[in-house]
Amino acid sequence: MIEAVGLTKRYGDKTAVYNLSFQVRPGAVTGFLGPNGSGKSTTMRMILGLDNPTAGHVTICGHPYDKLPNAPRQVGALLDAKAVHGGRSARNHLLSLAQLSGIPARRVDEVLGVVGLHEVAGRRSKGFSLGMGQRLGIAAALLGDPQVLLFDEPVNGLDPEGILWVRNLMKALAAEGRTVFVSSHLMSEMALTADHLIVIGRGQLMADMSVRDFISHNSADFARVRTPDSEPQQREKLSAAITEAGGHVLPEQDGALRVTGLPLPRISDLAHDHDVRLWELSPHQASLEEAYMRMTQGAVDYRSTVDQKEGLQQQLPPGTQPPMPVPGQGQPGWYAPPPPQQGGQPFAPPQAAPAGPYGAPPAPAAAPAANPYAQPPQAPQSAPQSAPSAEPTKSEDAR
Ligand SMILES: Nc1ncnc2c1ncn2[C@@H]1O[C@H](COP(=O)(O)OP(=O)(O)OP(=O)(O)O)[C@@H](O)[C@H]1O
Repeated sequence: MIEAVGLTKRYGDKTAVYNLSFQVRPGAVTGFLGPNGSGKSTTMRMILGLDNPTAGHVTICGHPYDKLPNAPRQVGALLDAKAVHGGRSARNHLLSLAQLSGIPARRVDEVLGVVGLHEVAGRRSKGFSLGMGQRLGIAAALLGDPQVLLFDEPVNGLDPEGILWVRNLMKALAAEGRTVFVSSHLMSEMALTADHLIVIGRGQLMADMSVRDFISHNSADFARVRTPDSEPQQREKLSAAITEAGGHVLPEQDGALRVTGLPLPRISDLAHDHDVRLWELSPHQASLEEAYMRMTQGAVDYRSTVDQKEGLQQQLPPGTQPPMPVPGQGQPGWYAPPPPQQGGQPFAPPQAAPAGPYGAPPAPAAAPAANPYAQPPQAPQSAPQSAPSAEPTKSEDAR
């Protein structure tokens, strides 16, 4: 188990991590998420004793890393795959790590086989591709057969086979009762790999909960409704009826409608009352990506904008229409619908940068509700408005 208590790290006047407390438990894959620059790598470095906290502390199995007996056999980590001596072969790199940690040399060939590098084990690592370097870093993490593993962006540069392999590796390590802590920006991958999430923004804890709870706390369930493709007037008629009945409608890329605010039977009844045939009516949960975007929108330091291509706009060919806007695509500021209990507009624009101890101006002391890092309640949610369905609600990541 990894335990951080009040962990804080300042670099000069820059606070990279602030008052972070969490536990990473064995037997599960814990995803570590946060926008660029939010402090994930800094936290991992403090866990591994590579950086000293300015305040607070972090332990692995009850000890700070530098007091951990036989640390390289208990903890394996991939932090920066490029941090290898490029002139050494992959095998020699791993052999030198093994010798330093009292690990038998035969283990080197084992891990080279596990990561699929046995055929290039004699090649200098400076000639390795990004993905080969990642595989070598994962081999180094596995070398001591450790109970605690940390991976910072392990799938960076891996091909699809490699991504699938890492996913299954993480799950298998956790299933063996190990502690697996993995940072990633790939939400679809995290949704498939992680059981639990720790989310930080500007160095502070934003969420510490299961993936399922994270999605339901940060987005509303919705219905996908599809009318016959060849009869757009049916789609329009149903959209109007749903809106009039208090639902919210957004078009999806494939022509379906995404509806929030009305239970499925009500949508079905509306379609029947308005003589609209349905090709699909299915319950859905927002994707982890959508829920994550909603939660972290106020904690993003580096935000992309639409390329205006000033003076470079190409004329569309005659008769061509610009593409129809689609929820979440090419629309900065679009986020998943909020969970029902939060009320308000279903598609709120991004908030201003949150007030806090650094970055934006401090929040007034008497306004605790303004704390953007307040953790959502851990208690189970009340049932969403959508009616129970024979099929369990599907996450968009699973589609
Ligand atoms: N050695 C350092 N000196 C000064 N500032 C640093 C140092 N290391 C990190 N920082 C700053 O601390 C903040 C957190 O950086 P960190 O690398 O931990 O973020 P991250 O969440 O891992 O980001 P990313 O997702 O982009 O990898 C950033 O503002 C970064 O510039």
